[in-house]
Amino acid sequence: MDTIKKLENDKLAETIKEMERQRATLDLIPRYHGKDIVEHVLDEQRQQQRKRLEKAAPAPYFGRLDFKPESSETTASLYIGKAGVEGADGKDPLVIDWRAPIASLFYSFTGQSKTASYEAPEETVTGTVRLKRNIAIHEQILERIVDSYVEGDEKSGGGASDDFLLYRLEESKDHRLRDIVSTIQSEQDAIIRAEREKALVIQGVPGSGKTTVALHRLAYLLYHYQDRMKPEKMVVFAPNRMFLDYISDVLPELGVGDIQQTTFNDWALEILGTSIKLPDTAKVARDRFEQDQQSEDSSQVRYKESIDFLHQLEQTLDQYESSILPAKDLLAWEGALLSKETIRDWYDREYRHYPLLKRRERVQKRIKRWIETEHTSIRGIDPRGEWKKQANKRLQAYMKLWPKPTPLRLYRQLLRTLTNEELPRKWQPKEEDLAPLLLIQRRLTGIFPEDRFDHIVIDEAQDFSSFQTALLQKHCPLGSFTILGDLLQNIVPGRGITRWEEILDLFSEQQQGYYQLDRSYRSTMEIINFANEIIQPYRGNVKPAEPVFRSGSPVDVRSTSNKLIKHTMEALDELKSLDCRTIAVITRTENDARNLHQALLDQGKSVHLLTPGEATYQGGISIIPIYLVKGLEFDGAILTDVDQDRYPDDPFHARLLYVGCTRALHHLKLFCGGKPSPLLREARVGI
Ligand SMILES: Nc1ncnc2c1ncn2[C@@H]1O[C@H](COP(=O)(O)OP(=O)(O)OP(=O)(O)O)[C@@H](O)[C@H]1O
Repeated sequence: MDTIKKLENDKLAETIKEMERQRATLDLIPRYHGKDIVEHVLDEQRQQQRKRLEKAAPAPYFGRLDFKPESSETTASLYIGKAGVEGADGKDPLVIDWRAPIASLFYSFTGQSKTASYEAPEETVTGTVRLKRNIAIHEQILERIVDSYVEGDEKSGGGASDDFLLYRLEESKDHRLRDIVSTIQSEQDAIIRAEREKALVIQGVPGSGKTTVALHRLAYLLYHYQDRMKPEKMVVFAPNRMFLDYISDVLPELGVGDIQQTTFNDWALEILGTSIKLPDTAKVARDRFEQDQQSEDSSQVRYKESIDFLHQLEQTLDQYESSILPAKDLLAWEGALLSKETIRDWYDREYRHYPLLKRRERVQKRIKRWIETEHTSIRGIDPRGEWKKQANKRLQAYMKLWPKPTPLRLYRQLLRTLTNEELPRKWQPKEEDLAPLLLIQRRLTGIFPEDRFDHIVIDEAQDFSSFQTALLQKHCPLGSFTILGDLLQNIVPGRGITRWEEILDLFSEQQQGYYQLDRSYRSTMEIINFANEIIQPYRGNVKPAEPVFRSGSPVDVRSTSNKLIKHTMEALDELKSLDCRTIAVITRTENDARNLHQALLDQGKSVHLLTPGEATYQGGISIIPIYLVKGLEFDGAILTDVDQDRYPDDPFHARLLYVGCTRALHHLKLFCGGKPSPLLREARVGI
């Protein structure tokens, strides 16, 4: 091993030296501020190169793959890193970008067969892998070498790379999601490298890396289709702003900037403009997640979110569009009559492809032009243009019969036809109304180029409706999607989807790609097994999460009677002493979170309260209601009041508790104040 370490250290020193040389050469060239476009492009390329070198400097690569292609006699040692680094004077690259075709071998080769192949731009290259090595470098120091495959060594391969993965998973995390380029697993790699024309739907257990994989896929697509996809034309839809903050480091770490990251509501409201406001987020969350009786009429909401409603709305809009034209001739002056048939012909045929408001505008302009032309032949009789003025007034009167609708007004009108729903005068749209409103807006004004996307990621898609997805489809001409979620984590009562077919069926068969991720990388075996028990009766067709073989402390379930604060203080101290850097105290309601937060502050603890509408996640100790933790993770998690009345045995509460428990990476504690929740099944409750 010492010789290997020495060789790798030499290689690292050589790589760093060459990178520094390249950096110094670039630094000698001054920035270009002139007007020559070619010079500008070159200057920009040098800037990018500088950035890449700077980014790669602390850890230039993380893996090595020795590969002998069938067509060659020599074995190449390929070093794979987050960013590619060119070799000196046109020699082979020093470091290969993880997204390059050949680098796929590093992820897909598991040692189970002797040969391996990858898709080069023009052909499939087959060959033999001789070595696959993980190399951990920190601040230019080589920290660890793990060979996950050595040709001829019987013990290696077939999962040996787990050693390195475990080493990574055991680390305490800071408060942001990180990239996983050094340990992407083969099932994840297949998703990351899927063709761009596909609409991928990924059902994955908690902690299977769905969010992470989707972000890596964006980085891959941008690398692979550099000339055809632009970061500013890609978008990630996530459930809330706090979650967006939590994932906001991954793309910059992967060297990708400018990708839009938003929630569906924020995006829709921005397009719809200021006239539309949603009810207060915190109140909606409380009504939705904290009441035993749902205040919303969920069958009505379900209908509004369904693809049936979308089709009906489109049909009604078609009818509206064909009936809106005033059935009237326009008499400009005696002898100059524009028949309603001619106007309809313009409207129906010539301007058919325009959005409704544009169509209206075109028809109006066309009539105006007709008046002008007609007037040229009578200019002698009407030298002062009085008749023309009169005709234009008649045109104005005609246009008044053809009102310009707003999305809101039209929605109101259509709802009356479709659902017999008579909206009150001061009606405020709710979340489920946004997608229909946008659909109407789209019919009125069309989709502006800036609202079109090259690729769309929908995270936590189990909470998305098929209506929303179908609407987004219209914004993505290529149909390039990554849609990810977990049916068992649908915690919005009466909302979202229950089968992935609801989304998949929106796409053609060639477009559809369905993947399942069953391995959970986040939590220890103990935590995953515990969570699996909770959800067991309600799992339907979804497979149980398979933990990575990583054992930790047993899940600690205990009764706190009326000493919640004391127990929480003790647990926080214990978790701190176990090196937990991020800890969540997860309560059932917002009010519980507020009370506990205040009590802990009074005890001198430094804790953050996270409530609905919060836009940032700071790490440390967070006190948070359970319905906000989706997507997040913490080294240690404490769930309070896991009692019979707070978490009865029904699908909604089982999913809620399942989500809560699977947030913990290393340590999970559940506190029962009264009679333990039946969802805890056979778990032993300590005191
Ligand atoms: N291949 C991997 N190597 C190292 N860590 C990984 C890998 N895959 C996932 N992880 C880690 O597992 C954790 C969970 O990842 P992520 O949040 O993307 O999962 P998820 O499927 O979106 O989870 P959830 O459904 O619970 O939101 C993260 O800490 C991530 O870094």
